[in-house]
Amino acid sequence: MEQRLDYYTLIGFSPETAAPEDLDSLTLPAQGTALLLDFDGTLVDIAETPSAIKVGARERTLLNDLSKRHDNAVAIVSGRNLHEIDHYLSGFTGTISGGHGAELRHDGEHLPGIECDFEQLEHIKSAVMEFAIIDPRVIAEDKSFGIVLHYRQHPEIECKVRDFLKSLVDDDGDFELQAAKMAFEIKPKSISKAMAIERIMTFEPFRGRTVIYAGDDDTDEVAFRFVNELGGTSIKIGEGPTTARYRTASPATFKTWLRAQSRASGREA
Ligand SMILES: O=P(O)(O)OC[C@H]1O[C@H](O[C@H]2O[C@H](CO)[C@@H](O)[C@H](O)[C@H]2O)[C@H](O)[C@@H](O)[C@@H]1O
Repeated sequence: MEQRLDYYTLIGFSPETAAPEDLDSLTLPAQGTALLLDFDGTLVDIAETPSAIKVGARERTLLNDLSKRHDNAVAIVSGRNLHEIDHYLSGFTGTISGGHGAELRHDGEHLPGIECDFEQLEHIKSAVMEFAIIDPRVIAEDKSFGIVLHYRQHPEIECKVRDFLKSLVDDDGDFELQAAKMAFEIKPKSISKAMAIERIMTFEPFRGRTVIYAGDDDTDEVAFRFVNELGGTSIKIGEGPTTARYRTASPATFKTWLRAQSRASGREA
């Protein structure tokens, strides 16, 4: 029991948090709302490797239709590099935050990335790349503002990967360890998806709207808490403890719900 509470505390879940309601009970108004969406595990299914995801024309069409429905107040908030999201969602011209808030494209313009200790980051990256050569059971993902080790193919090495990455960051430095789905990442402490949302919501046409945020991972919990505090709507995709107010089973059920909202309002998505 104590171990469960420790885990919940770690991801920011409090036992007093109400269980999320079924997403099908929620109606999404187009007027006055901004739709901010995570990518992996929310818009697309989780795949065996980062590059094995399937993104089709249907996802791109859905996003463009949603943008029309919400008067362009639609954004992607991803842990991936911005240029990757841009590649997978080519044709989507809306706002994209990449690298957990480190990068931002808005109104067709790439805004300057965050400041961090790039020298230290390069040291960390070299050590991580060396680890991935010595132990090829992991997949290293080099990011503009961090680095990930994926262990999906070998779950048995989770502790080894975590302990190694943990040894590269310290309490006083600029970087920290973040757990994701079958992966650990080193990222700047100064960024989070909550920060990304806060920044996006200062821009037109997002400003003044009620934020709706959907995500699937522990890295989205900080965003759910922030959105809840703002009085917005948080949606968890998939299983697991969460502070989100609503839940749906999978990216497929989430996209079905999004399309149904558009049909109900007469604006197809
Ligand atoms: O914030 P997101 O858009 O959800 O991105 C989170 C991470 O997604 C990717 O990793 C995850 O998805 C992979 C493909 O489905 C999967 O193989 C991996 O196990 C997951 O952790 C991406 O590679 C990361 O950079 C993102 O931070």
